Amino acid sequence: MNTGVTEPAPAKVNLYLHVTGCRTDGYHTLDSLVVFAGIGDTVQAAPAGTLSLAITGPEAGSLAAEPDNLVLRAARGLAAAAGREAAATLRLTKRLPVASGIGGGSADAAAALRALGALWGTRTDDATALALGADVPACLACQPVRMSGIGEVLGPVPPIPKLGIVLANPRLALPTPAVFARRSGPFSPPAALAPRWPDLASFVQDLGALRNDLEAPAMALCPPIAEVLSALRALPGCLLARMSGSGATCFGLFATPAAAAAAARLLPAIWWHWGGGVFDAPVRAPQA
Ligand SMILES: C[C@@](CO)(OP(=O)(O)O)[C@H](O)COP(=O)(O)OP(=O)(O)OC[C@H]1O[C@@H](n2ccc(N)nc2=O)[C@H](O)[C@@H]1O
Ligand SMILES: Nc1ncnc2c1ncn2[C@@H]1O[C@H](COP(=O)(O)OP(=O)(O)O)[C@@H](O)[C@H]1O
Repeated sequence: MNTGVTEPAPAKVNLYLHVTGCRTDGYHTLDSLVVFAGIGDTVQAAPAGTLSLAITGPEAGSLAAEPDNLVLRAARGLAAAAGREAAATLRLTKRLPVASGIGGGSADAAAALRALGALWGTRTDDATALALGADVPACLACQPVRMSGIGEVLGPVPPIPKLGIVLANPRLALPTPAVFARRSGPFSPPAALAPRWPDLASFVQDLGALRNDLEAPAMALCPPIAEVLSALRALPGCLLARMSGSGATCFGLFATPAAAAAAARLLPAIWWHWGGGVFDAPVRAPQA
């Protein structure tokens, strides 16, 4: 019996995010260093005669298995590109808060593309991935990347020193379009990154000179982000704290995954939070 294919959908973290311009279609060009955390959703795909989606997990209540769920959109997009029927039983285990700047929906879509690619023997082309969201190409790669364009240009990054990450969200959903719409002022140049980081201190120093250009507009829409950042900065061993993506999730960097896990336990229980290491498990190639 074919029990299907399971793929991880780890949280995306934008360690810095510069908004470098705006295209005529309203999409913004970005420069961002993206890594993935050791926490995420899971997508499972099994053979079936029709397309269906069931959602479970601690954050399942924030999402309905509606036709516009990114997992179903990914299945339909991949099937259309391959000229085949979109038929599979999909299961999504939702652990990441929805609309929170850590790309949960994009990671789910990417995991569905990888899982269904393996199940159906089809290949995800770049246009199919990007049509699902600007973050989907990076989530499909699922490894540290430097993101530019609107998210579709992925470049290599030097090895990232071992570190720990804490993620914290005040449990307030923040829609990405509203944050971009609120942004104003001059655009930023792309970051000048070191060709390599000999240790975590030099990495953190480089990041410290950069920023997330969406932090101010996000904070204007969601003032508790300032509280989350202060709480992260006050945690023992926190080396740097910043917002990820369009928020409201913020991250703190720590010397080790164990230090991050211990620090996360000190955050208010009413916030969604997690501490650990970067995602380092293998994922399937998006090509079957
Ligand atoms: C900001 C980022 C940074 O990684 O992350 P999140 O906050 O979503 O996690 C991403 O660029 C988000 O990617 P994603 O969430 O896939 O965005 P999309 O669905 O394609 O776009 C949602 C809306 O955000 C705005 N948008 C998005 C991406 C981009 N490069 N420029 C934009 O202006 C547009 O208004 C667009 O209509
Ligand atoms: N599987 C999914 N997981 C999360 N959000 C989804 C999913 N499918 C559709 N969405 C919708 O996509 C939007 C963005 O969600 P998400 O990717 O979690 O945001 P962000 O990229 O800011 O973390 C939300 O409004 C949500 O309703």
